[in-house]
Amino acid sequence: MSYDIFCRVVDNYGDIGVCWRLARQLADTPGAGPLRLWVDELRSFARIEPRLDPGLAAQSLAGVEVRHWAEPLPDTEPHDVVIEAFACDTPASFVARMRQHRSLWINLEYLSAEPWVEQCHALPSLQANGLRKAFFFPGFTSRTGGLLREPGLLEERNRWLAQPELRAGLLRSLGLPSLAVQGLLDGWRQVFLFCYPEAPAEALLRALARDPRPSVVLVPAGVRPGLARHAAAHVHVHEIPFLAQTAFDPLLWGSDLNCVRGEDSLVRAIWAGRPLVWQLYRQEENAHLAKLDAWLEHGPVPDARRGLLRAWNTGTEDFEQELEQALAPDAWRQWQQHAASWARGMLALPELAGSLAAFCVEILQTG
Ligand SMILES: Cc1cn([C@H]2C[C@H](O)[C@@H](COP(=O)(O)OP(=O)(O)O[C@H]3O[C@@H](C)[C@H](O)[C@@H](O)[C@H]3O)O2)c(=O)[nH]c1=O
Repeated sequence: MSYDIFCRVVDNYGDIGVCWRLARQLADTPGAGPLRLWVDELRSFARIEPRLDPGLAAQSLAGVEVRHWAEPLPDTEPHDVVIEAFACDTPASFVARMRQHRSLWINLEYLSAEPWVEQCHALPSLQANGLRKAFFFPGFTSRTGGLLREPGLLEERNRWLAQPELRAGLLRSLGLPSLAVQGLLDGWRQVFLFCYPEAPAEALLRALARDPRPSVVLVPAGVRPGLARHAAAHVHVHEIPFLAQTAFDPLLWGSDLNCVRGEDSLVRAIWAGRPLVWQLYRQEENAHLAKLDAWLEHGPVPDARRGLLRAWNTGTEDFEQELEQALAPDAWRQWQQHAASWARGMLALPELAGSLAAFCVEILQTG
């Protein structure tokens, strides 16, 4: 089964982040044929994939043919399955050719924990032009498409965690001063901070400053410029380089607290199995807060930490007090255990790339 994936970079790195991860994984699926990924903006893509040359119209990487999506598209024969990520509007000329090829058209949606997702997942979307089209939803229950997870990911994480020299090497490669590296290896708290500008990050630093355990906050370049000015005696803030997506996971595996955002970094933080604070992409009429509540219903954090997650997403100063309570030794241990066991539970979900491939095979075989 061969694939085309269309990805429009709307904002940030999540659209291409999800598509690039999915593309690599589908290309690795047993029985997969050629896979072509069309992306309209290659510069953001190059930020998470430094091997990519943003000046090229076509290139091959990790078993994927990457094409710059610039219209008009060259006359190209569509593949068996055409995945339109996040309703990005497949070009009309390509859709016309899909009819000749009888391609299956998949609308891959954003990740949400809201209950309606189960009802809409895998529904056909009737097309006047006769093409077969269906919705495919990632999600947090077995009646959705599940979450992306590479084969052997958790084993790889555990092997990495069992070799502290790998963590030391990573920390040094991020340009941290040796004092901070040594402190972290000796048990200081490592906090990864990947958030939107509205997050109450200064409140996070104030809460950390009141905790007796020193901490190091790692902030990817460009995410929170100037935050280091708010560092305190035993709260160190370091801007770190933006890493390749393929090198991103160990940053989360080695952190005690992962503050993540959007879609793809959330899923990576889930597989890290550590306490995580999720900031959702802001939507009109606070729709993102309803999404947060729906996610909290799945129990990713202890009940006592729900207020902390809400405060992070509403940008309120309550976050400081919420985090201070969470860092108290018993509460912290409880959160750590909860995070690890919730992540283990998530392993029972469908793996998104595999479930998508199986779904397509089923439709194509039944004609
Ligand atoms: C910090 C960092 C991130 N990344 C990757 C991980 C992810 O694939 C990607 C970040 O994507 P996200 O975590 O989803 O967060 P984001 O905020 O960048 O993307 C968002 O974009 C909006 C348009 C969507 O509506 C949101 O749902 C969300 O996807 O960047 C690296 O590869 N290296 C890094 O150093």
